[in-house]
Amino acid sequence: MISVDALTFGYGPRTGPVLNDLTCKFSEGALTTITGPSGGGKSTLLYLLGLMLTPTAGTVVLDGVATARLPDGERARLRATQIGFVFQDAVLDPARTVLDNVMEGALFTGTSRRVAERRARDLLGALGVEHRHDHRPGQISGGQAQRVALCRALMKSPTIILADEPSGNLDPASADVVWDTLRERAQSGATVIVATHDPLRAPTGDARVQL
Ligand SMILES: Nc1ncnc2c1ncn2[C@@H]1O[C@H](COP(=O)(O)OP(=O)(O)OP(=O)(O)O)[C@@H](O)[C@H]1O
Repeated sequence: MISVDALTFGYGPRTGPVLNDLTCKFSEGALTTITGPSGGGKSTLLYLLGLMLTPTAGTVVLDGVATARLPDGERARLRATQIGFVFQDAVLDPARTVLDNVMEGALFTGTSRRVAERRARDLLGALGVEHRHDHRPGQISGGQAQRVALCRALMKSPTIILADEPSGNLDPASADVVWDTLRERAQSGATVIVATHDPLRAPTGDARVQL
């Protein structure tokens, strides 16, 4: 469970707060969408939930732990072990192949190459991009890069999945695969939070936070 209590955040003194006194909850085993206008703070809220930003006021509470006062090292540990983040523009390492991009985190934390590669190929296959495994990010489409970024985030079986417009560049069939994958993770117990503009995706009975 993640809860947000009286959360306020601004990027600096010259601009007003992007989020102002926001209180909401994100349940385990559920997919919650964050909707709202462009510039309304959806990505900013995901960065706060992902412990990449610190609130100006209020708190993000992860499983009962108020995160703002945790030491940086502990916040980094939580990010590395529990949180899978899918950025809006994928953010893949341009020098590495698709397969290496997906495997990198697992290798870094000591998983054997054989195990990491099998898992990465399974994920790439499930998301329909396995045939691009030996290409560099510059050689694949934006929609393929989004799916590779989702595979990378899912490699560590995170308990919290934060996805920023994960189907923004995708055709309807590929978007369905991405949303089905995220829903399956929620059904398996993860806390899945997705920022989306897509009105067809948001009102499906999922929990929803409207900014
Ligand atoms: N690094 C930054 N420095 C200053 N202002 C920023 C920064 N990042 C975002 N903003 C501003 O914060 C506000 C919220 O941006 P954010 O990206 O969170 O909105 P969003 O709802 O995700 O938008 P979109 O739907 O267009 O992706 C916007 O006004 C944006 O210009």
